[in-house]
Amino acid sequence: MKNISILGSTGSIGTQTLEIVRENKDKIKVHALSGNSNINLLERQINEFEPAICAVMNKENAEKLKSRISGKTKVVCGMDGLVQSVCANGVDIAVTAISGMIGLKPTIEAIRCGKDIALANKETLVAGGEMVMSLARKHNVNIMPVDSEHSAIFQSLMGNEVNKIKKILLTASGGPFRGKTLKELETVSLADTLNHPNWSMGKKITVDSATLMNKGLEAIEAKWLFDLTPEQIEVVVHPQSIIHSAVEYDDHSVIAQMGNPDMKIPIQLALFYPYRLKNNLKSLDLFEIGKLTFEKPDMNTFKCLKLAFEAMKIGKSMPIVLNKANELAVEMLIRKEIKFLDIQNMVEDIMLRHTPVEAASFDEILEIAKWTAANIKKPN
Ligand SMILES: NC(=O)C1=CN([C@@H]2O[C@H](COP(=O)(O)OP(=O)(O)OC[C@H]3O[C@@H](n4cnc5c(N)ncnc54)[C@H](OP(=O)(O)O)[C@@H]3O)[C@@H](O)[C@H]2O)C=CC1
Ligand SMILES: CC(=O)[C@@H](O)[C@H](O)COP(=O)(O)O
Ligand SMILES: [Mn+2]
Repeated sequence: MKNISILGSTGSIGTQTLEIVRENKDKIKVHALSGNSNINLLERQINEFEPAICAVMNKENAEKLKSRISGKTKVVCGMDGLVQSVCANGVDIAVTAISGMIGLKPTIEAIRCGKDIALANKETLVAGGEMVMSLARKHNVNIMPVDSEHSAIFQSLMGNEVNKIKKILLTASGGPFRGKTLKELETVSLADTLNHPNWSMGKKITVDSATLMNKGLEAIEAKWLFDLTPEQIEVVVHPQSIIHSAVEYDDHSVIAQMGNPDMKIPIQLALFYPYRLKNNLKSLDLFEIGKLTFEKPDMNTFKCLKLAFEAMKIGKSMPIVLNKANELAVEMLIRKEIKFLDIQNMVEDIMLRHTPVEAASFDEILEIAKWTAANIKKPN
C-alpha cells in the first residue's frame, strides 16, 4: 500500500489524482490533502478519503473547516501546515499539484524528509530547478514527472542511453490562439483565453498555454529534469495533442509517447511506476483522429516562448523573474485588470530591467521574487 499526500487536492490535477485513488483503493491511500479556498470540496474529500491530515493555506478557511468536520483528520494551516502535510510519517509520495511557485517550499521540505515527488508544479523547477534537483540527488528521492510532455520524455527515455540524446521534441498544442496575428490578439477576451482546445485545466496554466508561456516553462522544466542544454530542446506545435513529446537520439531514431489528451495517464504512471495498471480510459483511435500535423511556433507573435528560452540561456536569477512576473501578470489578466498582450510585454519589460545574480538558495529565490513583485510595471 502506497500513502500519498496531495498538495492542491481541490484543483484539476488534485481531483484527477483522487479519481485514480478511488479506482485503486487496494493499492494507494491518501494520508494528507491540502487546499486554499475551496473548503466545501475539502470537506467532501475528507469525508470520502479520511486522511490523517488536511492542510489549508488560508487560516480563516482552516478554522471554518475544523468546525465542520468530526473524526480523525487533523486540520493544520499556513505554509507550516503544508509542510507538515507532505513530511508526515507514513507519506511515501507527495503529489505537487499546487499552482505557482508557492509550491517550491513544501516541495523542498518534502525532499528533505526523503519523500518521493510526483511533480506537476512546473513553476517549482523554473524558480528552483538547481536547488530541487541537487536536493533530490542528495536525499536519494525520485522526482516522477506528471506534466504530460515530461512524462512522455521520461517514457521515451526508458531503456535507452540517456547520454545519447540529440534533442527532445517538446510538443505544444498552440493554444486557443494558434495562427492569430498580433493585431488579432489585441482584442481577445478572457473567456477566449480560457478556452483551451484540448485540455481542461486550472486557470493559470490555461492562460499560460494561450500565451505559449506554458511551453517556455516546460522547456526550463525539461532542462532540469533531463539535464539538457537549451539547444537540445525544440518546440513543435502539434495541434492534436496526441504525441505528448519525443526524444531524438544520436542515431537519429525518434521515440515518442502517444495517447489521448488525458492527465490521468501520466498521473497514474507517476504514482505506480514501473507498473502500468489497467484503467477505464478510452483507447486511442488513430482512425478517428485521422491526421497528426506539425508546425513551427511563432515566437515573434507569442513572445513569452522566446523570453523563456532567453531566461533559460541567461540562467542565474532570470528564470525566477520570468516566472514571478508571469504569475503576477496572469493574476491581473484573470482579474480583468490587463489585456492579453500585456502579459508578454510586462514580462519582457522587467526582464530588460533585471541584472541577473546568483540565486540558488531558497532565501535568494524568495528575494528575487520579492524584487520582481516590487518592480513589475502595469501598463497605463
Ligand atoms: N491541470 C493540468 O492538466 C496540468 C497542470 N500542471 C501543473 O500542475 C499545477 C496545478 O495545476 P492545476 O491543477 O491545473 O491548478 P488548479 O488551479 O486547478 O489547482 C490549484 C490547486 O492549488 C491550490 N492552491 C492555489 N493557491 C494556493 C496557495 N496559495 N496555497 C495553497 N494551495 C493553493 C488550490 O486550492 P483551492 O482550489 O482550494 O484554492 C488548488 O487545489 C500547476 O503548476 C500546473 O502548471 C501540469 C500539467 C497539466
Ligand atoms: C496537460 C499538460 O501537460 C499541459 O501542460 C498541456 O501541455 C498544455 O497544453 P499546451 O501544449 O497548449 O501548452
Ligand atoms: Mn504540459
